Amino acid sequence: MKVKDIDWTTWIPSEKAVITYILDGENVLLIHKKTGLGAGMVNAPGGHIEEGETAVEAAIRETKEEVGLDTENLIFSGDLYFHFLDGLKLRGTVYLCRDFKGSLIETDEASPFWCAIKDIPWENMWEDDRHWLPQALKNERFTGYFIFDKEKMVDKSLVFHASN
Ligand SMILES: Nc1nc2c([nH]c(=O)n2[C@H]2C[C@H](O)[C@@H](COP(=O)(O)OP(=O)(O)OP(=O)(O)O)O2)c(=O)[nH]1
Repeated sequence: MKVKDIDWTTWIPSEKAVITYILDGENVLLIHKKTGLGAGMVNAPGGHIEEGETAVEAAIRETKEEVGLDTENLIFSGDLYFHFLDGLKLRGTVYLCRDFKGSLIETDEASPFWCAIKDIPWENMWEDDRHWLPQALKNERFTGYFIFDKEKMVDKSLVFHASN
């Protein structure tokens, strides 16, 4: 199956998630994810949007829960649409944040670490990330469509939008 085989105008996500990349100079906060989808991989703080919550509220809550930091002034970065062959339809909203307070903690869900942007461990991350995260970290906005077979990306389509 290819991205172009799906009518994305009528595609409705079965799950909605958020991911936040916290930036401090040339470093980005990543996590070793311990539980859930993508356990064992490197990602950024995030998780599901709960009933009655906005995406930004979910992003702030998940970052606090997973790594203990309080985030403010989240910047919308892009939308990710993941169609998994087993039936999962996941929409991810990506944020950047340069405004945070508090101390990093390790939790049951995540072990956080600061990573130089030039040293991001792509081989331990979701396969699509290398195709949009470098641009996202340079403030380019994007929309991405992906087909996944379990953890294997089988097709992708990405559009980058003019940044401000
Ligand atoms: N960077 C990146 N993140 C992804 C990809 N696919 C994918 O599900 N994610 C994110 C979205 C979510 O933040 C997280 C999956 O969330 P999850 O199902 O494990 O949920 P969770 O345990 O973190 O959160 P929750 O159930 O407590 O709400 O992984 C991907 O390809 N790239």
